[in-house]
Amino acid sequence: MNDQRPTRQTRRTLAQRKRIALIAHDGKKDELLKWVGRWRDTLARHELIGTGTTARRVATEQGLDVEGLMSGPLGGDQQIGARITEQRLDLLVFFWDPFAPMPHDPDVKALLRLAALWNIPVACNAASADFMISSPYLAENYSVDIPDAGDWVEARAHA
Ligand SMILES: O=C(CO)COP(=O)(O)O
Repeated sequence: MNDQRPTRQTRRTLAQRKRIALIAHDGKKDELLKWVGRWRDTLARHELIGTGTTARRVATEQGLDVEGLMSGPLGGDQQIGARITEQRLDLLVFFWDPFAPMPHDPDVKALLRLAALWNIPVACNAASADFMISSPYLAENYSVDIPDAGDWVEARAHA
């Protein structure tokens, strides 16, 4: 097993206005829409993005501004993952469906891996999303530890 992992951490700050991704699989979309409806006013104070279909439904059914990326099965999960890697995303609300295997399961797994790696708060269901969105940290600057990418490359370049 390759046990190589980042040895040095650095910090980044999640600003007061958070960039929040909203994603739901088809079997969980109604649940997410209901959750968004309950937190509509709070969510409106932040920057929202989502995978194509989810973003469209949140925008039309809840009247919120949401940047829509590609639909999940067409690469949207990977786009969200790229935002995380580029430190352009702060929170992930992803109601993935525990009952439905997806053709793009590898993309889903990749997205969750990057969220874990880059220390992004993730909510996978309504209860965890309630806790996350009602946290006092939501409206504050909040610092997180992240891997030191410069150190990682430096160490590997000289290995
Ligand atoms: O498949 C998804 C996440 O894996 C979500 O994609 P849509 O929002 O386009 O349905």
